[in-house]
Amino acid sequence: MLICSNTMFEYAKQVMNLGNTLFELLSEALGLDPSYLTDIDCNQGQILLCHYFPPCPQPELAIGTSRHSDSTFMTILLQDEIGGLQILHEDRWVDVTPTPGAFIVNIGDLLQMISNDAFISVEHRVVVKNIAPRVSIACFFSSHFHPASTRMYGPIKELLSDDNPPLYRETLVRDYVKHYNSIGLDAKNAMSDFRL
Ligand SMILES: O=C(O)CCC(=O)C(=O)O
Ligand SMILES: [Fe+2]
Repeated sequence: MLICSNTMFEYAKQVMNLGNTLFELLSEALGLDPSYLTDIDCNQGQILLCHYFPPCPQPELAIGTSRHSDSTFMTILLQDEIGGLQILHEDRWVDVTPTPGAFIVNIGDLLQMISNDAFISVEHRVVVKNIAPRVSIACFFSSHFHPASTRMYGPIKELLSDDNPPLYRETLVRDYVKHYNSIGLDAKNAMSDFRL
């Protein structure tokens, strides 16, 4: 148990390092200072969620994780070789084929909102398999477990112009996540209720 928890802490640390680098690159991609997204605390919350999907004798009758986009700023996901993750692309479900040693990085809803749709939060789901159990580890970057976080998030002012007006109203992370959780997975997209 202790060995496992040490491994998890080390994993969390390494994924945080990777997340910080990605936030720098994403800031630059938006034309902002490299430290912009970490300066506004997009990395100030890390949740590791380990998923276990048992093999399913009738996969066509079940779903592993229903259709959703993540409520986070960003998610770094590690899936094993069994596969099952799919993303919605042009109204079709596309398999994300496992690549050994590779992470999957999802833009989350909060990053879509603050980037004013420059980045899009991908919808995804997990289908079950009958061959073997599947394990995945999701690392969510979101500060909703920081009850003291009073920062309001809305489209980044530096990105806005007459041609690019704000598409979302400002929100606290915890208010967005509360709304997201209240409507549940497989429902309409929670972001639409924050659109101006
Ligand atoms: O298990 C996976 O591959 C994805 C899980 C997921 O979408 C999530 O935890 O938000
Ligand atoms: Fe997800």
